[in-house]
Amino acid sequence: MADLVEKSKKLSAYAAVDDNLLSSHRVIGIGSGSTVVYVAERVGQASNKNDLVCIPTGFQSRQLIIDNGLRLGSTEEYPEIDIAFDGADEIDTNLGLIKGGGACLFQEKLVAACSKQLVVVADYRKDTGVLGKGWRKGVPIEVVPAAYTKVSLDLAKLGGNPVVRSGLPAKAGPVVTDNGNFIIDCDFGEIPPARVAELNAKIKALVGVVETGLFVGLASKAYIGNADGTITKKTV
Ligand SMILES: O=C[C@H](O)[C@H](O)[C@H](O)COP(=O)(O)O
Repeated sequence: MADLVEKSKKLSAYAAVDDNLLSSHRVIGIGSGSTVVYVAERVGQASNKNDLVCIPTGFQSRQLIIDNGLRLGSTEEYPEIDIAFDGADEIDTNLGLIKGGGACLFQEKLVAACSKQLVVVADYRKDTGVLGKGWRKGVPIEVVPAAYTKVSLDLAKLGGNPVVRSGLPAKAGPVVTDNGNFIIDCDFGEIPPARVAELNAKIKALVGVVETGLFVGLASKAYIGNADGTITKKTV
């Protein structure tokens, strides 16, 4: 099972890069997570790798770029990105996403918002069609530390079940993001694809919320690696 999942991650990542990385591209967003490891590996094998500048979505992503011999850039220097590749925790029928399982959602959304296109890479477990169906840990929400109690109360009023993400066993106390903030995982049950934008807007409007792990209208394509070795390609 673990081997099948790993193979499908690599399959999706390699296919996404092979199909979408063009010789005209110069600025590439490299996302976070275990699937994107294979994206960075494949971009590092590209014949035009020395022409590329890669923009990371966090500390892990930055290391992937360096380890694969790619040139590192930032959104401050390159606010216009040709294409970004990133993973997802769950994907719905509109290519709405839950992201942030690894606490990297803010910089991921920043890079996605700077990019002309966002290509999602994922194994078959993520493609459930409805957010909150397979990913039962809740929607990751990055909050300013001083506001976590207030935002938790607000989220409960919105019908969610908020839990501040613990750093245990590696760290006593909450997880601290690459931006020095906390993560609240908030379970809203299944979120119908047509309701994702509305819920995202309500969470985003709460004072103390930096960003949500609901990605709406950002992904243009998804590459799903299947257990049988095939790839499902989705577009909106
Ligand atoms: O914060 C983490 C990111 O949103 C990841 O892209 C997401 O959790 C998917 O990661 P993986 O490819 O390891 O399932």
